[in-house]
Formats: sequence, C-alpha cells, structure tokens
Amino acid sequence: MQSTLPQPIDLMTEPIESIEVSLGDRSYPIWISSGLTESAEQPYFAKHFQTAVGDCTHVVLIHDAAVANTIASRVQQQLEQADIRITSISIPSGETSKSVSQLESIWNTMLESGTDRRSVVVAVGGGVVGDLAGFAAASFTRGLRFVQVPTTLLSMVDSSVGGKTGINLPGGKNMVGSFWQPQMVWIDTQSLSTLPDRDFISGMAEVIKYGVIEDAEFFTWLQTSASRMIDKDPETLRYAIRKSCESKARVVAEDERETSGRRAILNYGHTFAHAIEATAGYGVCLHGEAVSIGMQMAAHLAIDMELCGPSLLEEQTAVLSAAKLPLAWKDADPELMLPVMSRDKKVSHGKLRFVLPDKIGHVAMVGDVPTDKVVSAINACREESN
Ligand SMILES: O=C(O)C(=O)C[C@@H](O)[C@H](O)[C@H](O)COP(=O)(O)O
Repeated sequence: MQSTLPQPIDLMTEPIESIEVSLGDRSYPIWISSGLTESAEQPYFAKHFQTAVGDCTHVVLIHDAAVANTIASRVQQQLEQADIRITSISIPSGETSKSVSQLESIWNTMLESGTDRRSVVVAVGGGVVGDLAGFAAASFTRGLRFVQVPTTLLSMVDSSVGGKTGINLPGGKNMVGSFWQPQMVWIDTQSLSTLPDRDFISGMAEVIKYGVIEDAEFFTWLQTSASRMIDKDPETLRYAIRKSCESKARVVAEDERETSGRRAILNYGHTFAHAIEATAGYGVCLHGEAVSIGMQMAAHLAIDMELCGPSLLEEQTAVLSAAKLPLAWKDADPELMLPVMSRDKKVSHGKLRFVLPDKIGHVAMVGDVPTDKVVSAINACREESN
C-alpha cells in the first residue's frame, strides 16, 4: 500500500534545504544537501561555513579516519581555498575513541598548533567524532565555535543536532560532557553511499524513535517506507532525514538543557541501551543497535506497567524488523545492567525513571517502576534472541 502522507521533495529542483534550531541567540541552521560538498569549484560548504561563523582564519578539523580521503579532504580543500589554516586531527573509528585519553590528545594538539579563541572546531564524522570534537570545542580555552559535519545516518538525524557533547567512562555512557551548540550543521547525504551497512542500519533506530515518541504520522510513513530507506533510495532518505531533524529541532527548542523533562523523550530506549553498550564493552553493540533493543525493552515494560497494549510492541517490532535492526541481545543480563542503569542521567533522588510509550507518537517519563518489571523487560529481550 502506498502512503498518502507528504511525499519526498524533488532533489533536482530542491538541492539544499534548511531547518532552524531555534534557541534565541544560539539558534543555528541545519543544511541538508546531496553531493554539494564534492566540488572544489563551487565551494558551497565554505560559503555556508563563513556565513555561519563569520571571521575565521584557523580551523581545527577533527575527523573520523574512515572519511579522511573523502568528505573530510573536500571540506579541508574548500576551507584552505578560503585562506583558512587547517590543523587536521584524525580519530580512529569506533566508540572506544570517546575517551579521556583521546580528548587529552586533542587538547594537546590544539595547544601545539596555536589554537586560540578565534579558532573554529569542525567535526567531520559520526556521533563519536561529533560528541568528542564538540566537547573539545566546549572545553578548550573555555569554549570555541564549532561546526558539525555528520557523515553517518545516526549523526545526521540525532547526535549532530542539539548540542549534547561528551565522552564515555568505562562505567557509564556519555557521563562527562556539556551542552555546547554548534554554529551550523552541514549534512551531505552523499556520505551515506560509502557508509558500511551495519552503521547505516544502526542509524535507522533513531529515525524510528521519532515516530514512536512524537510523530505518529511519520511512524505511519515509516511502516511502508523503512525498507525503501534500507535500499538507500535518495528521495526517501532525504525525506526521513528532514523529518527526523525537524523532530529533534522541535524538542530541543522546547527544552535545550533537559530541564523541563521535554527533551528527555529523546532518551526513549536509551536507559536500557546505554547499559547494553557499557556491559557489552563499547563498540561491541553499536549505539543504534542498542537503542533498537532498548526500545523493545521499554515497550515490554510499558505493557507490563499497563500503559499500552501489546499492539504497540507489535507495530514497533514490525518497523524495526523492516529496517533489519536487532530486537534482542543474547547477553542482556539484568544483574550487570541494573548497576549501570542506576547511574543514568535521568535518575532522580536515587530513583530510576523511564521514558515509556502509551501510544505510537506519545511517550511520558515514568518513575516508581518496580525493579522486577525492569528485570522482566530485559529478560524478554534476551529470551527472544535464544
Ligand atoms: O539529544 C538528546 O537529548 C538525546 O537524548 C538523544 C539521544 O539519542 C542521544 O544518544 C544522546 O546523546 C544521549 O544522551 P544522554 O544524555 O542520555 O547521554
């Protein structure tokens, strides 16, 4: 059945679109393009960069080693042509790079290369590089301007937007960091053509999350379009990226620093997911894979708490499966996960709180969840994988 919902735009007539993240004097644009970073003759990136940051003569270009010879070198070329001096820092791919030692090494390179308060940090890569570089920008000399160039689906639709930056500790994901908004986000969907399938699919979890937490219409569209996304159909991808960024921008604009509780809805599935990632060992289960499993655990918990009926889990399962995401983790162990979950950033007065759905398109923060129900939810998604 074809969806009757808004159709993707025509990429020929609309090569670049923008979405604003409205945060008063910290507002910034998210540019979404397809293939516009390629050309040295038409320096679209450099032009948008200069409009966003104004005067700049030095950039610290922090990039994932995997994109060193592709989009990172195009970005560097365009900035050099604009007479900007570049200090290039390559980061090994993978979650283990979001560490204190990697951050310290970046700080030292910044110091040695004459980075000062007029310098701008440009992050080119996925969520790991964006979070790490963003925190380096937030902390070096107490704050440098910062631009995000996300190259993975997950970073395009989630981590590059909203200003959460930070690193992991062995006992907890994203435990040290700060809110530090970028000056602009530059998305070029062309990077997705070389992204390994596993990483691409991992990003689908955060896309589907928006449908469950606050956009039922988008969820309906995903029910018929998730498989076209997996095939990387360009128009379908652009549409899903735009809808996801609009969702994220909306929520962040309402609650930039997660103080009112509104922003916490973006953490749907993440209390379980972060515990899976930490107990499995960072990088063993990719973030989006853990979010998919965490969303399943959260849906089981919501049913057990009588917040919703089983049909929500069935619908969520169908879309996650169409996106080829994992639904369970064979090593999920409540005994190991619960201590990690007790350090979750949503814990209030020592009590765990969960973001749980009551219907597709709506979630709420729920406290006072009995531990035995949390254990059952974890076990439900372990048993399913046996
Ligand atoms: O931006 C947010 O807010 C989110 O919660 C989005 C999450 O998908 C993202 O993984 C985030 O980095 C998790 O943040 P944390 O505060 O739970 O560490």
